[in-house]
Amino acid sequence: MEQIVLATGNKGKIREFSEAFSHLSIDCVPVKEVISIEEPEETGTTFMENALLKARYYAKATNRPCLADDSGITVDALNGAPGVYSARYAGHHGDDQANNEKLIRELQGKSDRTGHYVCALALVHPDGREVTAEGYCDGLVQDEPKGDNGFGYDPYFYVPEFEKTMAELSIEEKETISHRGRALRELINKL
Ligand SMILES: O=P(O)(O)OP(=O)(O)OP(=O)(O)OC[C@H]1O[C@@H](n2cnc3c(O)ncnc32)[C@H](O)[C@@H]1O
Ligand SMILES: [Mg+2]
Repeated sequence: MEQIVLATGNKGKIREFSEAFSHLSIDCVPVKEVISIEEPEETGTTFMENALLKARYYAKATNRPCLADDSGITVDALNGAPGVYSARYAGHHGDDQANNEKLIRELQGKSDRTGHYVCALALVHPDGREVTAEGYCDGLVQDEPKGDNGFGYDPYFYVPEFEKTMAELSIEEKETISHRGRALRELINKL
């Protein structure tokens, strides 16, 4: 396949996709290096709706195959929140620190810390072909942050399998078990 455009403005996602694609010898480029346009509004009510909406928007604008990722964390004790609102949970889009503070605040006094990372991927070609995949990763939301790797909710997301937070894992380790790594492997299998 020709080059894939990474239809995301999130630096953490770009890092992870670039790393994963480099091992697969697939050439990718962040959309901001291809075209300068406004980000689309994420009006979907599911991760997949938003992933498709972003990929279609950028595929139309660039006329190239675009891969979009809509992801977030759903927490059982919060009835699935923050869910599709993960990026703007505390009100201001992309403020990781405020989002994490709100999450910990909402979980105060709750014993069930089960959370799930979700990643919906949509690869949309300019001719209209669409390939989608989803991946999940289960963990526990802990009160104290640990680790400097990853991004977003990672310092608070404890992965029992590794007995570490997601932010304590290397980018390669994270890819083996993360929602994004799993979704990406499923997507590649479908190509
Ligand atoms: O829409 P794009 O441009 O891709 O970038 P975004 O940052 O707005 O991305 P989303 O709309 O998909 O929102 C994802 C939110 O979920 C969080 N998130 C997603 N994947 C994550 C991961 O692997 N580790 C930690 N947090 C993650 C992330 O920090 C955001 O707050
Ligand atoms: Mg977004």
